[in-house]
Amino acid sequence: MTESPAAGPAAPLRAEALTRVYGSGALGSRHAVHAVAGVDLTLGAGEIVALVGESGSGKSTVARLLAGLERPTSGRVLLHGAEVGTLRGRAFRRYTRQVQLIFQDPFASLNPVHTVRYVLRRSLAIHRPQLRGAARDDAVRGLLERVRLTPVDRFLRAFPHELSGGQRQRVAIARALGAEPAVLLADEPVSMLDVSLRLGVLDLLRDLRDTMGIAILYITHDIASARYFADRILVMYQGQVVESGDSESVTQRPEHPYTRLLIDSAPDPERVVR
Ligand SMILES: Nc1ncnc2c1ncn2[C@@H]1O[C@H](COP(=O)(O)OP(=O)(O)OP(=O)(O)O)[C@@H](O)[C@H]1O
Repeated sequence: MTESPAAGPAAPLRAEALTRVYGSGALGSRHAVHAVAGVDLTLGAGEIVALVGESGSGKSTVARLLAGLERPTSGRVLLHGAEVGTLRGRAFRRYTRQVQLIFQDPFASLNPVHTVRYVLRRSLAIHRPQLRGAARDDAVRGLLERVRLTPVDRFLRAFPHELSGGQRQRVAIARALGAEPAVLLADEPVSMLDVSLRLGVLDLLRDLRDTMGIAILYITHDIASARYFADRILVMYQGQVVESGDSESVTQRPEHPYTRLLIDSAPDPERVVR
C-alpha cells in the first residue's frame, strides 16, 4: 500500500519502496526472509507517526534502515530530499546525528559504570564538540531540564541503577537530544516500563515535538497507545504497510482485517463499538 505523503517536500524523513531481505540467496531464494518489503513512509516536520505491528512484522528493521545502521536491499531513504545511501564520511555522520534512535530497553542502553553527567557530557562531546568546559556543563543541565529530570544536581550524580526505568529512558532521550536531532526513532520506548510511567514518557516525547518540532516515529505493538500518541498510524504486517491514515480513522474505522485484529487484542475503553 502506498502511503499518501501528508507532509510534502518539507518532510524531513522519507522512505521509498524500502526493502530488506535477510538470508542466503537474498531476493528470490526460498531461504530469504523478506523482513521489510516495499515500505513507503513519510515523516513530516513535527509529526508523530506510529508504526504498529506484531512481533516479527518488520518494525525494528525499518527503524534500523532509517537510522542508517543497515543498508536496504532496495529502495531508498531521504533526509530533507538527500538520499542517505549516497552520503559518505561527514555527510553520513551528520545524517546519523539528525536521526536518533531510542531503544526499548533503558536498562541495557546505559552503561552501569557511568553517571548521568558522564553520559550526557559524552553525547555533547561527540555531537557538539564546540561546547567545552562550563558551556558543556550548562548544556548538560539544559538536557536534564528538557526531559524533566529535576532537581538537576541530584540526577547529574546518579548512576543508572539508582534510577527507575522511566528515569533511565529520560536519560536515553536526553542523550539523543544532545545530537540536536530532527527525527527521533522510538522503538517500543515504553513497553518495558511500568504501566504507571508510560504516559509520562509519551507526554515528554510529545512535548519535545511541540516545543522543538522534532518528528517522531513511534514503533509499537500497542495500537491503543498509538491512537493516544500519534497523528498518523501505519500498520505493518509481514514486512508490508497494510493500512495507513490518521490515528482516529485507522482505529475507529479499520479497513484491513489485521488492523481489526490488533484493535480487538488491545481493548481501548474509548473505542466506539460499531
Ligand atoms: N539480522 C537478521 N537476520 C535474519 N533475519 C532477521 C534479522 N533481523 C530481523 N530478521 C527477521 O526479519 C523479520 C522482521 O523482524 P523485526 O525485528 O524487524 O520485526 P519487529 O516487528 O520489530 O519485531 P519485534 O517487535 O519482535 O522486534 C523477522 O522474521 C525476523 O526474524
